[in-house]
Amino acid sequence: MTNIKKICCIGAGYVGGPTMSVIAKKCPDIQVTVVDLNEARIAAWNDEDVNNIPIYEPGLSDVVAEARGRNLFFSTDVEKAIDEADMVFISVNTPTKTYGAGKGQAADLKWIELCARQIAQVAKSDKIIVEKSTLPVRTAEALKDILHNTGNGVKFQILSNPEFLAEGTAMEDLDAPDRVLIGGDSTLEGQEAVQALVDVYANWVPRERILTTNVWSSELSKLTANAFLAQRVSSINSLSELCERTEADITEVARAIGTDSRIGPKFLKASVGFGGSCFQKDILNLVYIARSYGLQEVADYWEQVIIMNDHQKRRFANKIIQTSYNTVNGKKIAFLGWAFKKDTNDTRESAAIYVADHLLNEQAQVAVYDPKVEANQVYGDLNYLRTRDAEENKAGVSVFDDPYEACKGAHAIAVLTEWDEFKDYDWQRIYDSMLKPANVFDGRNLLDSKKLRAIGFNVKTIGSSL
Ligand SMILES: NC(=O)c1ccc[n+]([C@@H]2O[C@H](COP(=O)([O-])OP(=O)(O)OC[C@H]3O[C@@H](n4cnc5c(N)ncnc54)[C@H](O)[C@@H]3O)[C@@H](O)[C@H]2O)c1
Ligand SMILES: O=c1ccn([C@@H]2O[C@H](COP(=O)(O)OP(=O)(O)O[C@H]3O[C@H](CO)[C@@H](O)[C@H](O)[C@H]3O)[C@@H](O)[C@H]2O)c(=O)[nH]1
Repeated sequence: MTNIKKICCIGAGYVGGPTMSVIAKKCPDIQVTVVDLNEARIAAWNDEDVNNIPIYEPGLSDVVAEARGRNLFFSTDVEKAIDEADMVFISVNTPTKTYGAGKGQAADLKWIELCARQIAQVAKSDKIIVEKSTLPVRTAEALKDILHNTGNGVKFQILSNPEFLAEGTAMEDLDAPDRVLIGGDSTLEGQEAVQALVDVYANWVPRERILTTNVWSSELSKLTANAFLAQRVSSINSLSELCERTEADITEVARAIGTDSRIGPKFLKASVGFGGSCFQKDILNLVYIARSYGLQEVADYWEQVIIMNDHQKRRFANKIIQTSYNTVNGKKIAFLGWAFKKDTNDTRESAAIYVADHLLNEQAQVAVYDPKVEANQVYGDLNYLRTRDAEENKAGVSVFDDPYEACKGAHAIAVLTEWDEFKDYDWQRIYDSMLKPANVFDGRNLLDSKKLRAIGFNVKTIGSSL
């Protein structure tokens, strides 16, 4: 049986960094090296001041402080780490393709393939390769093809071990996962590899929570889990629009249906729309895979989750415009929040980006405050859309490090992220500093709207006609 002594993880991002930190913490006998091509990112992981690590995630810096230099290392020397490891996790990005066949839907696997080729080139001893990145079903077949054709006699076993952590709660999720999923081949060697990875997790995860399947089920379960979760958000958001027309209240409806044990209370929070690097990308990928097998109805079914989410973001922006007497031209609209959810500095696919883009098309002046997102990230996100040039984005958007300054002189405030601190602001002070009527568009149903209305605000929430 393989006893894992050294792990290498390729990709020091939102998944590689936290997952490997937790493995290092829980398995002090295993040496874990996280490698990345991005020198700045590795330098930040190695920063003496642990508060400067590149990812904000509650609890992460403590774990890094404990394990770094002991059995957790961050490096740009990819080849050395691969060469020395018994087990190599691939945790690189798999974004939606922006070119060629499958553009806008399929996952771009070029970084995965590069990893496989590099491993094939460097490895001198047998290794277990673990797919940690989210991948289309049957990707392991391509990896096998590359790895098994080196002709140098080195043997590889490929496992699928998708990650289910959610940002903002990554450390809790890793510490006590609902389940760990490991897919491997049914051959003897395949099952030995599965057991080796089970043994790593068994250092802290109860055995009954470690599920083993074949590789394809494991790969597809990851896309399926995200599709189901995102579908719940789109389902509740679709009904939020109906609530706004019928005097039903989406929070009450969610509570009423969530008490049915078959439905359950989680993931029923109506919002300005889901964001994050995973949901949209993974559903588009599922849609693409279904279409590539000729399963039109299956593809159309899941595509609707994305269509509804796009609608929800646009609808929120349109509500701001309509309430502002149908024009936001030259008006200051303050954004509280830019991250795609609270407790993370990640802004990928954040609803805020799309709402801002829509308002900028109407020539609004957008003023952004987010406790964890820097100005260059905000501009970078907007520039990436290529709706207008960087100069125009700069002219239309200002980024503040004080929320009261962001709101001063604004016609309206839009809450885009559910940061807890927004609830505790001095809302009377904000009201006094704004133009009247002072509108608040709460895209997260976060604030105490009764209190705000008593101050004099005009408050619009998601899924209520008030
Ligand atoms: N972000 C999440 O919450 C989350 C959760 C579960 C699964 N996933 C999946 O995990 C994967 C990684 O996501 P992420 O959010 O960590 O991405 P990320 O972009 O934050 O990190 C990926 C890192 O891989 C590095 N990289 C790319 N190619 C490389 C190569 N050939 N050699 C060395 N380094 C290389 C990049 O420089 C980058 O730093 C994706 O497939 C994603 O779908 C993400
Ligand atoms: O009731 C809800 C729940 C979530 N959201 C939004 O949905 C998005 C995604 O939230 P969440 O799923 O909590 O964060 P992610 O980090 O994107 O995590 C998802 O995507 C990861 C990457 O694949 C998976 O590992 C996780 O299991 C899966 O929850 C965010 O914009 C949330 O604000 C809502 O609007 N309403």
